[in-house]
Amino acid sequence: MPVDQLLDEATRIADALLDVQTRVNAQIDAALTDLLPGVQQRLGAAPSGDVDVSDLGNARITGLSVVVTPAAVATVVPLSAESATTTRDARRATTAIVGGADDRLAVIAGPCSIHDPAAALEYAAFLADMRARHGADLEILMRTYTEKPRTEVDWKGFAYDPFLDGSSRISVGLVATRMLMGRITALGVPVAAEPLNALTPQYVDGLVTYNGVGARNVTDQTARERVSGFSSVVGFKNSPEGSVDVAIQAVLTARAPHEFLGVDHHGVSAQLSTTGNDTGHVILRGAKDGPNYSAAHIAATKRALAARGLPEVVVVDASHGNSQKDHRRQVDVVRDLAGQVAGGEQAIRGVMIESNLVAGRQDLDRRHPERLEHGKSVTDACVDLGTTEELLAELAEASRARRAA
Ligand SMILES: O=C[C@H](O)[C@H](O)COP(=O)(O)O
Ligand SMILES: C=C(OP(=O)(O)O)C(=O)O
Repeated sequence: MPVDQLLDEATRIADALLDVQTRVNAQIDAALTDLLPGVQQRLGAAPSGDVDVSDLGNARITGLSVVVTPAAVATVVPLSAESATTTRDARRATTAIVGGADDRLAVIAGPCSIHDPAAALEYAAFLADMRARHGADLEILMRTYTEKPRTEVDWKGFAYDPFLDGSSRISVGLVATRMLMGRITALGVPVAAEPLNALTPQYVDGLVTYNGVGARNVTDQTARERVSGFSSVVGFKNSPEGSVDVAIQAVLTARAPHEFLGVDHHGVSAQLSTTGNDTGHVILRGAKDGPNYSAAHIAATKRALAARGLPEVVVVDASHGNSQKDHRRQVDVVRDLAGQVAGGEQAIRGVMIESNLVAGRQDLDRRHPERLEHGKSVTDACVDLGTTEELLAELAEASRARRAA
């Protein structure tokens, strides 16, 4: 596989920024070496270095290397006017859909994971057409997931291992992710992502319209705190075991303001203070033991939300537990949801579909990433473009029917 042009450019940018950051870090070290002994003396603290503690720290760390900072990446890969307009408009529209002021349906469609920028851009061009066709009824966003939460040890996504070969050039992955999201939004297609790591969201500032906190992270206090300050719309999946309660608890937690520890855009430790995010809602993704998209499940979720004083709003993921990871079953799920929407169900505000250029999935052999089939998922199986086109048409029709009713 020839190295993708975008990855080539991302590598050049990352290398140049790493050089700058190495020099900045040396200056910080020098300043601290200069200033701290005086402080130590004033405070009467024992001089460091007297006791050998080298065996007590970093016992299992085999590498600690500099990475590019969000501020540096944003300077070299700035947001274009087109991208800013796409994100601004789509955040406004998706917020209005979740809040009930816009009667269209949000659809978050796209690959389970991004692994090939060229294929991702091909997919984005398809969605740009679909947005033009269905704009009156649907607000379509592209799943641009570059971080993957894994059940066990596996490839963790494009942001962490962009060359798919275990070289794990995280700085390149972060730059490439920002460049890719920039190109997708420049086509007029808004981006949806999963904010898996505490630091990654800052690298894509201004580019993400919708963040879905995944099933494996929904109980994580630090994830809930972070999204309480996100500028994007945020959803929380039910747990892999099927608990919707933990997603409701996450919505309540993220709606509140928080004080917590994070980093600023230079990567320096900072205390963050947030307003709380009132776009928070539950995403029903089914469970290992079965789906939770039926009318009965939606009704139960509405009751549970109302009992906690929350608006009756859900997004439904047609994949994962709801399809039992069989991509063909996404068709049945979407058809059922379209029926519920057409029948007047107001709580369903969005649908998530895992879709790619080619149907199904393939295993990634990191010794031979060049053997991958173009446009086919390397994580969960996806439906293809033709099926996606049909499903979007059915959802658009359902959205029209609900409006007419
Ligand atoms: O969405 C993708 C997967 O379901 C999720 O990342 C878990 O993947 P795994 O069980 O294949 O590790
Ligand atoms: C990992 C995902 O889903 P879930 O958290 O529902 O397993 C996903 O949507 O990519």
